[in-house]
Formats: sequence, structure tokens, C-alpha cells
Amino acid sequence: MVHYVELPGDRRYPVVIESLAALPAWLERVGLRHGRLLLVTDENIARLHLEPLRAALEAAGWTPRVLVLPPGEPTKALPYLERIYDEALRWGIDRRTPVLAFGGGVIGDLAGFAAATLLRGLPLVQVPTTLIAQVDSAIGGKTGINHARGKNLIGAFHQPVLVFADPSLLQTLPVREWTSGLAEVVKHALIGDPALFALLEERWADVMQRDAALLPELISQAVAVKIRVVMQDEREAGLRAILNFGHTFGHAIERVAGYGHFTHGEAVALGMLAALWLSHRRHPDLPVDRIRTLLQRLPVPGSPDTLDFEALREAMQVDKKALAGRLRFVLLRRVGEAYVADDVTEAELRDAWQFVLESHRATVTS
Ligand SMILES: NC(=O)c1ccc[n+]([C@@H]2O[C@H](COP(=O)([O-])OP(=O)(O)OC[C@H]3O[C@@H](n4cnc5c(N)ncnc54)[C@H](O)[C@@H]3O)[C@@H](O)[C@H]2O)c1
Ligand SMILES: O=C(O)C(=O)C[C@@H](O)[C@H](O)[C@H](O)COP(=O)(O)O
Ligand SMILES: [Zn+2]
Repeated sequence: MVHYVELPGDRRYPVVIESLAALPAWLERVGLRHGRLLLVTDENIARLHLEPLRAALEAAGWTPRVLVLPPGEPTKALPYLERIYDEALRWGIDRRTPVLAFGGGVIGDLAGFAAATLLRGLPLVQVPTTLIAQVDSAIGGKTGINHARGKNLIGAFHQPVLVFADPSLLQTLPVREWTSGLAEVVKHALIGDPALFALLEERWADVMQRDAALLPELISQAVAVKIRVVMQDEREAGLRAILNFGHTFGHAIERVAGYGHFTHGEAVALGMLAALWLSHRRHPDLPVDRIRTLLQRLPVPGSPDTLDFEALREAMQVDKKALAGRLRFVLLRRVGEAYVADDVTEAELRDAWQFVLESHRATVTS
């Protein structure tokens, strides 16, 4: 299965959903020449999946230099960016040396930002290995790192030349990472695809079992939403902000709890509950119970009720969507249609957070 991201200025790249064995042929197809290639990954992925990839690349004439970083959100930070710069520059790269990000969203965002900035821009190949990365982070060109003051505050838009997603890699994901990825799939359904919402409702058991026959279709439908939005608004001048549904609270939760305490998907799942409450206030016809039930199927371990609301409120203030100090929230008008609102009051924020905590308690006790 292949989708294409088509952007202004005749730029275009494929998002391929296929077995990893086909990757070398696709590298050639997008015009990358054999030679050196900087492959960035993390320890978990290296242990589980690196050797077949390295062998396939070498067999096709590539000389991969492999950089293995520690796994987890704290790696998406300046010291590891420096590690990539040091390794790349010591090894010797030129402007045609591709950076291949083999990993989840952390590796994709970090190596992607290194590719955006090394020699002012190297070709980037995204080979995503988590569900989040296959349906969301590898596509669309947002790259970057976190800062103590907030998520993704340092970064650049740098589109890949190829995204290559092999669904079979997802079978080794820990359950927590699988459900975390499902949060972004649910997000795509809510903001852009009622049919995907229905599929998730009806086939949840198969989804949770990672039914191999269902996976390519599930990924493809979620990818289609992301691509449709990115193609209309590459640099988030407007519409693309809807991909941030659930992220205003979500990013604040990640930062206040400490990066890595809640996964990105877990934080977004909680954030979507808050956004659901705010949406329902404005749009009483929204099927709030159905949406809440779907969101509650995404287990979030731990105790969000220990997070200090004032700290979350302060963290939200550095959200990149805020304009002139005013928070902007992505809300749902109906399933499949989202928009940005700037009229959310302080009282509503508190009530929305209470709704999150109640919904979370109901999930963990049921
Ligand atoms: N750029 C974007 O548009 C975008 C979109 C969504 C999320 N993100 C970012 O992505 C990050 C979250 O991504 P993530 O959830 O993929 O996190 P991650 O990259 O930390 O991966 C999660 C965990 O799964 C492990 N893992 C990865 N692939 C595996 C596999 N196939 N088998 C077994 N284990 C595997 C990793 O080692 C890690 O421990 C966050 O930083 C978030 O901000 C960015
Ligand atoms: O691609 C986008 O645009 C998104 O907002 C996708 C999000 O899922 C993702 O978490 C992204 O990294 C958030 O970006 P940010 O600009 O809010 O930092
Ligand atoms: Zn996200």
C-alpha cells in the first residue's frame, strides 16, 4: 500500500506500508544513491529488529553507520542531538548522506531534527517502528526536541524523502506502547474520519490483538487523515492545528509529570477527554458517551490526580498554539470535524480536568 504526500512546489514523497525487505528498492526509487547512510535507532529496536535491516541495506550496497541511543522520551533532548552531530561529523558526511530514523516518535523527531540541521539539511528517511510513528510522527515533517519548559519547543519542519512502515514490526511493541499508539489513531478518527471511528468501536478486540490482517488497513486509514491535513497546511498556518487535538492538556501532562512518566499517547488520551468535555459544552449533540467509552478503553496507568492543576495550567501557557498569551484549543464539532477555539474560560479548564479525573477513575475501577 502506498500513499503520497503532495506539497506545494512539486514536492512529493511516498508513505509505503510494506514489509521491510522492500526498503532498499524504495530508497532507490526515491533517488537515493548507494553509499554512506547514518542510521539512528534506540537500544530496544536495535536488539529486536536492527540486524535484518542492516543486512538488507548492506546487501543493496549501502554502508550504514549505526548510532544506538537509550530508549524513551528523555532521549529527545539536546545532549542526544549533540551525540548525533558529533557522530555524523566525525564519521564524515556530505549533503547527500541520508539520515535513516529507525524507531518510534522519539528517534524520528530527534534524528529528523539532526537531519534538518546538519549541513543545513540532509535527506531524511523515516522507518517508523511504533504505531504512533507509523500513523503520525514519521509523516508531515515536524521534527524537534523537548525543553525543560515544554514539549517540542525546539525544532524545524523537515519533510522526509520516504516514509516506510512495516506493520509486522509492531508485533513486538509492549502493550503499553501499543495502546499509546492507539490514542493517536483514535485522534485521527475523531478529527477526520467517522468510518475509522466506527471501525475502532466495532473491531476493538481485533485491534487490541493486533490482528495481522487488519493492521495494514488500520494504519492506512489513520495515515490518510494525517496526510490529508498536512497536504492542506504543511506548516500549521491554520488547519494543521487540528492534529493537536488533546495535546494542549497532553503536552502539559507530559511535562509536569516528567518526560517519560506518562507516554505521549497516554497524555494525549487524557487530553482528549478534556477536549471532549469542552467540545460537548459547545456542541450538545456530540455523542459524548460513545467517544468517552472509546477513550476509556485506552488504559492510562498511574495517578493523574496527583498532578497539580496550577502546574498544568502554567505549562499550557507555553503551548505553541497560544497567540498573544491566549490559549487555543482544538475542539470537535462532530465526529470527523474539528476546529480551533479561543474562547475557553479558566472555569471550564478546571471542570474539564475534573472530567478527565472522573473518567480515568471510572476506567481503572471498572
Ligand atoms: N513529529 C510528530 O508529528 C509527532 C507526532 C506524534 C508524536 N510525536 C512524538 O513522538 C514521541 C512518542 O513516540 P513513541 O510513542 O513512538 O515513543 P518512543 O519512540 O519512545 O517509543 C516507545 C517505546 O517503544 C520502544 N519500541 C519502538 N519500536 C519498538 C518495536 N517495534 N518493538 C518493541 N519496542 C519498540 C522504544 O524503544 C520505546 O521504549 C513523543 O516525543 C511525541 O511528542 C511526534
Ligand atoms: O503533525 C502534527 O501537526 C501534530 O500536531 C501531530 C501530533 O500528534 C504530535 O504530537 C506533534 O509532535 C505535536 O506537535 P507540536 O507542534 O504541538 O509540538
Ligand atoms: Zn501527538
